[in-house]
Amino acid sequence: MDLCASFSSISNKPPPPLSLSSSFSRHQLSLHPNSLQLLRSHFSHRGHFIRIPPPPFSRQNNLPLLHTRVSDPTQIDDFVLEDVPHLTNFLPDLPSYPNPLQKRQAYSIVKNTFVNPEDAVAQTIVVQKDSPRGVHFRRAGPREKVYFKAEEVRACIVTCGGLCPGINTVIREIVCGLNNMYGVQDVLGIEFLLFTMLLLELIQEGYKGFYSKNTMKLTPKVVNDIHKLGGTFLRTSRGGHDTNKIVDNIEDRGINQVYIIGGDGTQKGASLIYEEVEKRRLQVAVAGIPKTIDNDIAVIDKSFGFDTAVEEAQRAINAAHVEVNSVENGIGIVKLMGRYSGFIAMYATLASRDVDCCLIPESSFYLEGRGGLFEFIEQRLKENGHLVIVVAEGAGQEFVAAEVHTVGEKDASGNKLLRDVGPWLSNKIKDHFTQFPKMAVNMKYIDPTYMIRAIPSNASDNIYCTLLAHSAVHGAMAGYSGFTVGPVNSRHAYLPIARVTERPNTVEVKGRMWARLLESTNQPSFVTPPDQQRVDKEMIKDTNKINITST
Ligand SMILES: Nc1ncnc2c1ncn2[C@@H]1O[C@H](COP(=O)(O)OP(=O)(O)O)[C@@H](O)[C@H]1O
Ligand SMILES: O=P(O)(O)OC[C@H]1O[C@](O)(COP(=O)(O)O)[C@@H](O)[C@@H]1O
Ligand SMILES: [Mg+2]
Repeated sequence: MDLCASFSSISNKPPPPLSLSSSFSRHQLSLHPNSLQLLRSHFSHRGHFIRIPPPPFSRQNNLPLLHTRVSDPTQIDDFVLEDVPHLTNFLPDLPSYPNPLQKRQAYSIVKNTFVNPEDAVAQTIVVQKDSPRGVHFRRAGPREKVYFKAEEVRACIVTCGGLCPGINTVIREIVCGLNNMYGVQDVLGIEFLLFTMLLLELIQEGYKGFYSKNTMKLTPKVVNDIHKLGGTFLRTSRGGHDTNKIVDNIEDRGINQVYIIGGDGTQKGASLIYEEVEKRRLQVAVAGIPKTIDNDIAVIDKSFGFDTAVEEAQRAINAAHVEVNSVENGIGIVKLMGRYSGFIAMYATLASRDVDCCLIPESSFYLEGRGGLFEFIEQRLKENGHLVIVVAEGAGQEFVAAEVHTVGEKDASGNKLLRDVGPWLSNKIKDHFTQFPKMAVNMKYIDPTYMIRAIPSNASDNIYCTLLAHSAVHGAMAGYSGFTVGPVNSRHAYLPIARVTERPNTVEVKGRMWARLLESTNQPSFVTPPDQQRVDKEMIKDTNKINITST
């Protein structure tokens, strides 16, 4: 029985709201003893799952509904399901229908066509015998009941933020997934139905596209080949999010499923759209598909396009290595994307084995003095005659900012604009080694960042994008809304949007992966000795006066 359906099966309605003098933390459910008593008497005869009906999605903290499981009705144990909202939370009389998927020939051979509604995905899978069961998320996948009739669906897809390999695959698979799994079975019928009943509208250019009159019909035929292309077929933009205007537009156009592909900023916007949809009590499923090349989205295993980016970064690193290996005292610098998270740089370095030093935003470094970068470069040149440095775009920003006099510039979405660390670092190294005539260096600087971002996704990302898109489609058809999708410990789940936006995913510099990298490059740890710290601060003060020009 579904966690939510466990109530509807008894009363055909969601349970009446309970007034609880309880306080919720996100991971733990702590209840006032009176409330606990009330809960027990209210639910103990209704099965194993307890659904606490607080405001469905608290406005202050955007926290999801909490469910907890009682193994013994007199004791609430520590199983916590951080659930996503369902349209019946605010539209209790919404009719449901049998999922048409079970009639699909392809799925008829599947042992379990539908996800067991009690399936939950554990966030923590490494546990000890007595450790708490912890936080879980609702498993993604098709449900027995859907809350939309195919002929009543009007879906739209929007892509926002920076590019990333695989966006087109997600678009394609939303269109084809909706169509193939929940739409029509006959090819001609599919075209007929698409134009007359199942309307898939395209909103152009990010959130701003909602305000334009331009829409494009998307059919499986139209999107058939787009996964072979980089970029986004729908175009994208930053800035311009106006929740009320967007929801007005959703209403005006009769859209009832909104698929939003984008990064942390986009998902925050999606959460606001869902809140407004709920306030207006609209039957609109809002589904987020997390996108970012930086892999900086929390909770999910990794973001789509990341694998492709790491693979493509190898080509740049390889080129740098070939170049510097062919000259005397060759120094190759490869800049990779990663605004606040150095995942691409870290994984590309680990995969390549040609990299001597990797610099990321999460781990500060310094140039001069004992244990500094210059000393390391000198050593490696003496040992090997060349070296390759990978630098993530967000690394060393404190130094570049101190020298390049631009204040607090932001992009249209409010993201801080970074200073270009690549040319800055190249110049610094070149300048330093001019002091050693016997060590004239041969600098090769490669910036493949936008080239990497613009390529189509590789095979594994293509499959991953397909699963994300299908999860989103199943979730929306099943009546979930205000959710985002993604794999947690390899199992796809529906995640409360706030969970993926509350903090970025960053490289754990005290973690084993970074230790592996340090071991493989044998680069300095940049743990600054106290006397050196003083020198560094003075250096920054001095370099404030220097005007750096980029190569
Ligand atoms: N806090 C926010 N609330 C609402 N909308 C936001 C927020 N942050 C960003 N957005 C919107 O999301 C879109 C994409 O955001 P951006 O930060 O550029 O990219 P990404 O989603 O890839 O992080 C933009 O249209 C922007 O206006
Ligand atoms: O395309 P722009 O505006 O130059 O943005 C570049 C930024 O976009 C990214 O590629 C991805 O950022 P988002 O995930 O926020 O879209 C960053 O790595 C980079 O700093
Ligand atoms: Mg972002």
